[in-house]
Amino acid sequence: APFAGQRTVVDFLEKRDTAAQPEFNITYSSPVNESLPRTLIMATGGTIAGAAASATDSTNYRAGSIGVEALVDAVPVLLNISNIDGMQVSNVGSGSITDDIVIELSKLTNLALCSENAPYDAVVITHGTDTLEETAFTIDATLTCNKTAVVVGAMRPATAISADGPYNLIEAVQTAISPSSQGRGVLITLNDRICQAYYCQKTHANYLDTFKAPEQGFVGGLLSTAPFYYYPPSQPTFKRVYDISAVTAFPRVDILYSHQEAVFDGVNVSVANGAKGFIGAGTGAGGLSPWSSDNLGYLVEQGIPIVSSTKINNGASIPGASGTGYIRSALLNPVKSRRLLQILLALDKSNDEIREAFEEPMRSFLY
Ligand SMILES: NC(=O)C[C@H](N)C(=O)O
Repeated sequence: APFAGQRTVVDFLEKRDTAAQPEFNITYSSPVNESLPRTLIMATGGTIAGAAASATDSTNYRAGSIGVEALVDAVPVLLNISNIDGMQVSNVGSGSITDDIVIELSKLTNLALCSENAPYDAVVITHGTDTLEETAFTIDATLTCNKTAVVVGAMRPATAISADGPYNLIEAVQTAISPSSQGRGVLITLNDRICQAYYCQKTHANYLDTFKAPEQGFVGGLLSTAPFYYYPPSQPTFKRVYDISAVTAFPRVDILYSHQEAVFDGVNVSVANGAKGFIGAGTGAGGLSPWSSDNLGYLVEQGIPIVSSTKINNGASIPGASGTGYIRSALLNPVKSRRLLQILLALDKSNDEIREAFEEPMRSFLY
């Protein structure tokens, strides 16, 4: 039964045979307990692995200071609920997460969960919160089976009084291994709430209750670390899944933040430096300023896809509403639109296919 006593740190030293899984660079392995599920924790850094000089400091700290072993060591009770393998994929603040890291996380998650003889039942990724929704969205859009990956972070560094990381980590593992989580896509758990990666976003720069899907809501919650769901499993209506197992890099896509008199002549530098598409963080329902059309119109004519989303981060840039040639993002906010456009470009989709991928799921409801 969960929490029926804790193993000691000495147990941690008894390593599992990981030679059978060369793709996974496991640096931490709990003793094998055949009766428990197998969870792979991939640590990338962030505040959950952050350290400050003082126990009350939650603003001035170094993200990505402690390793995956220390993260698990902080919650030895984890070993009562799952076998745990730990892998350090990176140890950085999430503003420094690269396309390469995200692609690696997607591939490893698929290998861990969806391959033949998949070695794991569940995946948990620890991540800085600032760009967590970008990584979670990308894995959600590329995970090819129904098993569960959870992305988790923290708002207080590991050194803080009432650090939220250890509790968030138990809740993430509990959520990832729960059969009731399957078939819901990639999940984000923080602060006792469960949210689907497709809709979930960071909504506050500082406070603990930051991850929300303000319009679509939470799909579940956690009580005493046990996950429960409000509804049976379902997937976001507009979500599609892409196989990126053959993709080795994402093309550059930049985001343009619109406002009064926004001109965007910097796009020329972006294109010269290799940008293959743009996302508009538009005003309201996806509007890009009229002053922008000189600079963006000719890019559209050259076949460079421009997807208009909304800087409001909620609501739709509505398919079919545009006479400008811009593709509409439907419900995807700018950073998620950026990841989807990168995936589609990496898969060599045509502009018609890109428009269809963004617009058609919602258009089919509207017209
Ligand atoms: N709460 C956090 O994790 C914020 C941190 N700056 C990061 O994203 O890495």
